[in-house]
Amino acid sequence: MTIAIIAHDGKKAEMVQFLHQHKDILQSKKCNLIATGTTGQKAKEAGFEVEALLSGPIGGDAQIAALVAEKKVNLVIFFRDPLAKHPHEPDIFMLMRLCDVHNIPLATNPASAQLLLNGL
Ligand SMILES: O=C(CO)COP(=O)(O)O
Repeated sequence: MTIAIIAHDGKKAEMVQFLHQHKDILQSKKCNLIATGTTGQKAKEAGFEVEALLSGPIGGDAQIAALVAEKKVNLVIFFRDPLAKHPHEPDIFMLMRLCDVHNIPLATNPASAQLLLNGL
């Protein structure tokens, strides 16, 4: 089970907190984590094993979108910051669109991510 984790800057602390809160389920389901660059770095600093790709604004979302299209990702947890502007918005929409194209579960806030993890 490969889970992609992505968080905008205003949501990175929430992502780390979410990972801590769900450590047991992530371990018991043998989840591999992949992430955009800075999100992955923060998760690593918090003690999680994560494969960090490029940072979002320079192509990280696009890399994860490509993995979604290749069915190499089973679940995407993307804590978006709806109150901030993002120069790479086209990449963000591409990622979300490809989740829908390929029927890959996508959670964009902690409440929905929790429901998805509980359903694993
Ligand atoms: O920009 C992002 C998602 O759109 C996240 O990228 P970083 O994890 O590199 O900050």
